[in-house]
Amino acid sequence: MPTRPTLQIALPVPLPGLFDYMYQGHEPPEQGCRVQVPFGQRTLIGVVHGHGHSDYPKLKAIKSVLDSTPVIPAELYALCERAARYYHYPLGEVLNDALPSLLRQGGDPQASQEKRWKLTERGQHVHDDQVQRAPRQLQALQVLREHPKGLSSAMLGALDVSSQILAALRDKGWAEQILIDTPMHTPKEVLAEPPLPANGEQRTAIHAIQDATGFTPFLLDGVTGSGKTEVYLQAMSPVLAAGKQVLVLVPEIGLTPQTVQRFRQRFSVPVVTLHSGLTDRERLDNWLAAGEGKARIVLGTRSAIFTPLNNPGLIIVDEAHDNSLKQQDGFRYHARDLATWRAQSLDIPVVLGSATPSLETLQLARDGRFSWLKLSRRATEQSRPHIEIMDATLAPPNQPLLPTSLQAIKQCVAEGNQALVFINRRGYAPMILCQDCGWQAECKRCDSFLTWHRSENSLRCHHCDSQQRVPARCPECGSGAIHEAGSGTEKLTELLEQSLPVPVIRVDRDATRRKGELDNKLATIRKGDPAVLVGTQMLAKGHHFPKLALVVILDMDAGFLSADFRGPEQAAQLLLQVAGRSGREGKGRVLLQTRHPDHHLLQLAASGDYPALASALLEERRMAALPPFGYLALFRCEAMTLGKAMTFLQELAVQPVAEGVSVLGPVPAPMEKRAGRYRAQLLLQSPQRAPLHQTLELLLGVARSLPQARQCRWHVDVDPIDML
Ligand SMILES: Nc1ncnc2c1ncn2[C@@H]1O[C@H](COP(=O)(O)OP(=O)(O)OP(=O)(O)O)[C@@H](O)[C@H]1O
Ligand SMILES: [Zn+2]
Repeated sequence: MPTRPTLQIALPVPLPGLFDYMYQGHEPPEQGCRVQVPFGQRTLIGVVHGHGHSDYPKLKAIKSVLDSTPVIPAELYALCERAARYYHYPLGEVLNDALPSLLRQGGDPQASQEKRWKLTERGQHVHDDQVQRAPRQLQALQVLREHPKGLSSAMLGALDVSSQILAALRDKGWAEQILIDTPMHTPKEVLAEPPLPANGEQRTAIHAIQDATGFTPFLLDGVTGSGKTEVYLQAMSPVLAAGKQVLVLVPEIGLTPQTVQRFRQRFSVPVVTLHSGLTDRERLDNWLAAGEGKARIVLGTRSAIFTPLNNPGLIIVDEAHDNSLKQQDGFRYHARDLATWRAQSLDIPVVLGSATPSLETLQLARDGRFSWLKLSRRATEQSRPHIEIMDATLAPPNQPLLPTSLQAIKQCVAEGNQALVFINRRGYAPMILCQDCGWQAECKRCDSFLTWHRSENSLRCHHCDSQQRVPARCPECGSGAIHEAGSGTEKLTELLEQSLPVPVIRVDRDATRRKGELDNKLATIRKGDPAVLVGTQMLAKGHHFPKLALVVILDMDAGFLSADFRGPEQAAQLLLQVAGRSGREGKGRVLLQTRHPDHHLLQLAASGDYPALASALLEERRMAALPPFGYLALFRCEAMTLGKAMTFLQELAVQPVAEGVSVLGPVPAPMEKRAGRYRAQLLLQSPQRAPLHQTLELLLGVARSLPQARQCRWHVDVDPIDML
């Protein structure tokens, strides 16, 4: 059998490895080009990985080649390969995730072009008296004459020129539609407004970043309100002036119009955004603009790390501690880590900015592997308000707010300011129970209680989204004495509306579901009229509300007491982020209501001394060989019975492992049942990365071949950030 030329294709299927197909054309397509191939009964779109030869007689042939040049350029391809290896996820799926969905579906890598109406050569010579009897055509001709470069249908519509009239002009050969390349020119002067005069610490940070050559990772460790954004902006300036691009990653909630505005306002270069709110078409256009180098600032959430860049000069990750940078399903990558890898292979600087850096990043800075830039003071005149601890056990029964808190809110708004009440729980009340028999409304599909959403008159599970009606009587004993316990954003809003003369603005997922609703609310808040804001963590991060003078924080205890080793770190980060909203342009206060006022870590966090808290937590992590002093990977498995999930993981737990790797479990997951399935997990822990990854490779091979695998869903999470 003679050997024939083949292509190795990475396909979006949950199987490791590449797939060989026959290829008979002249020039084989390059790595990173898309092809269509038969796969079982289906036709799939895959990405070319490489070329080869095979004498295997049954190879199928490539159906078609979709690209003449790679849609995934070499540098981005290498990033995907590294990520696939590290996260033990199929390369074909990683590449598929990296592509905008229109390209995944086989669309052309062509930016959309604007269509404009214009007069033809003939149309330019038409005299008004030729159309005397058609006044609407005359008017259209006049409008088009005034705009020799052409007008879009939308603009013509606004000028009262209908599409029928335009069609009539076209039929006479007087007007035509032409395609225009979306203009994205690079101006000579990149600055559109002067920078703020930087303070000493800012200047040091800006110069350090500007002076860096080659791969240099920075931690920009700056307290809330210290002007990190100003540092990014000024550090970007020379990069843009040198004709290069800057990639900026922000958490989902950080990508508000104001953030985008700050970048657009400062620079005159084209800025594009990449996030889930875009249409597929917009996403593709922006992706392509970045790849062609037309877009000079690319501002996006997590997945924007997979944007092709033509001439990158700097990568910035804002709020780098934020959990939304880690994808929590499918391909579970951490965009912060990928940003560092990418900067390394591009040999450019990368800046991770945070007021509360993750312990992983902090340790890299302590070890000198990241340059540590510190901003210790607020950029405005104000000092950070300190956090006053209040004993919540003193609250009257069924009252979420202490009388002193309510008093402080009243005083705050009476002085013409705004107050924020932070509670990380949406809905009216987190529990419904029978006072006679103690029955509680639980989700039938999850190990969790149902939250009462009073505005919708329903009980909802926040884990599986299932809904039930509120029962009039206790389903157990028939008693009518059904009451709620605890409070959520809805109840607090109602309570505050009853006791205050100013508007109460609720910001949570439910109250901002409609498009534009969040932006509207944020705009209202920024206007600064006296108001009380009630919000979840949607209000905690990044926002700059000039008139916010008081923050009251309810119910942060769970995080500090959590059994998850990341619990206290995450609780402290959230606490300091929320507290950081207060008093940004005037005097500010922060009240923390807690049922554990003596808790050591909580006190440390409240003192505002994040470095001290981090040191304490890092010491605990070191003792337990937990990240950053050890590495973790978690196998999660879910099945129709707990037994099946446990058996599957048990098969893995008995396999031989590389030296130094400990296998813990399997154990039922902290939330054992979720959405009707039972869940178990197996933890691998190792002081070194290499043996952990060797072991993972081996266990994955075993897992894929186990017959039990068909009865469960399982995956591996490398560097998991939550243990639920
Ligand atoms: N050098 C400066 N002089 C005057 N004002 C400044 C300066 N730098 C920043 N500011 C202002 O300080 C405020 C806070 O800055 P910024 O939002 O960048 O802080 P941040 O560190 O990103 O805060 P957070 O971590 O809370 O998001 C902004 O209104 C900004 O315009
Ligand atoms: Zn549920």
